[in-house]
Amino acid sequence: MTGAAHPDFRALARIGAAVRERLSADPSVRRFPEERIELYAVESFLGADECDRLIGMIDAVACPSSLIDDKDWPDYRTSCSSDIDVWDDTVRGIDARLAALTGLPATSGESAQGQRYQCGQYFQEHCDWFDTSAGYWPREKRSGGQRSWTAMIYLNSVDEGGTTDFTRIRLSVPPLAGCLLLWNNAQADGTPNPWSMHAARPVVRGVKYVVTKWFRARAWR
Ligand SMILES: O=C(O)CCC(=O)C(=O)O
Ligand SMILES: [Fe+2]
Repeated sequence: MTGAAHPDFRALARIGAAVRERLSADPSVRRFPEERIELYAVESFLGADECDRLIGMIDAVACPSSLIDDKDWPDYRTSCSSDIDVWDDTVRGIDARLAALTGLPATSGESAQGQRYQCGQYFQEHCDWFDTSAGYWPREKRSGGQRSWTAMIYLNSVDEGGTTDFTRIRLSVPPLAGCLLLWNNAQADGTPNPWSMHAARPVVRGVKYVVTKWFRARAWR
């Protein structure tokens, strides 16, 4: 294995080990019983007031989601998304709590992104790590490199549909208000984890709101 094939793999292996150790010592964190991906949940990570506030912020700024490569995939992600105000007190509080929970430096986190899925909206199967052979990679390489962990918080519970499905391991997670999902996009050796493939299934009844934050191997800028 070479660094050229898997940029940032040494850093990602180191980050993975540090976060794993920290999460395994934290009684508020539950690991899903699955060897192929490190996937964790923290219930009640956000309180109802914080969720309501974030939902209001997303409604105020939501616009159709962009994909990094959206020209070729017009129907890949039909939700509405937005970078939410990074200076907002609630958002800063979440950033600080995520850093304290995971030990990941706040500087490695991309700006939190809010997403709203209305009835019928979805995000098809994908992995959050970057394809380092894609045209966008040189830009992402400069701006913090490969993604390490994903933190995603459900802001509401959905009447029907809207599950986050890890398709290759056949694990389906229903939205639960205030619950944080955390997963490592890399394997223990720091290479991308193909088992991290996931999709947001269509909302059947209700509306779904989430906040997602992706962390990088290096400082994000
Ligand atoms: O909304 C979800 O359940 C998944 C969202 C997601 O995969 C992403 O934003 O990368
Ligand atoms: Fe994703």
